[in-house]
Amino acid sequence: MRQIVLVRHGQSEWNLENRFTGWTDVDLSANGLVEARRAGEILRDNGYLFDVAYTSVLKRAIRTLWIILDQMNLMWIPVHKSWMLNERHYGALQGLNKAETATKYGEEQVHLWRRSVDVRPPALERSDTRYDGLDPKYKDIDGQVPLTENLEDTEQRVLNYWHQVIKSSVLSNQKIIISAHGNTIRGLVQYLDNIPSDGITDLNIPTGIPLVYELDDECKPLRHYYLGM
Ligand SMILES: O=C(O)[C@@H](CO)OP(=O)(O)O
Repeated sequence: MRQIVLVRHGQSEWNLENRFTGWTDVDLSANGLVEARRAGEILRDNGYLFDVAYTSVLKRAIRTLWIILDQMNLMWIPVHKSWMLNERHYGALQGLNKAETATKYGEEQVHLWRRSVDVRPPALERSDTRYDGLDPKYKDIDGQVPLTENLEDTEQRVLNYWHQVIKSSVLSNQKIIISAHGNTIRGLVQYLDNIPSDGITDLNIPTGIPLVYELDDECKPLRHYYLGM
């Protein structure tokens, strides 16, 4: 049986402040640090081991992974970081408070921006100080730095990374942990579980709780469960 563990990063400073985050590189909150440590302890105490780790280039996911691997005494394993596992890009909403945005534009519009599959938030201008194109993290993907994304866009790049990189590790029987983000994990879960678009709207991934997928020889899920929920 093949197995992968998905973890959404621990609570971030902007989760705590209820702000649209996307590609903004905020760190974990004090509570997020505790959540990450607890995730590592649960994995360690349940006898999990990993051969390789995958994460985004955003520090909330990277730090969560570091803390988990530290708890498990696995800091030595290879860690691959890719922008393709970054959170969904929230365009011009990044940095805004979610409740204030709902007061301004209405609950329904904000729900569409947050949870619909195909609606993109207003795009960032390239001249905006929040534009990521000049960040050295993204120097190799110049033309692909998004200005906004819907869930489908996010899912597309996550699945490209899954098919190009992660799947071959799964098929070679490596034990894998992926430390990522709410919407990238939603996209991967939608694909793995073959969930229709209208079924993904209400799926929320909790912070810092390991989600285990057991897969068959074709990487189709046999079952999944949270650890320590
Ligand atoms: O702000 C974000 O980047 C994400 C995750 O925190 O929020 P949401 O749950 O609204 O997609």
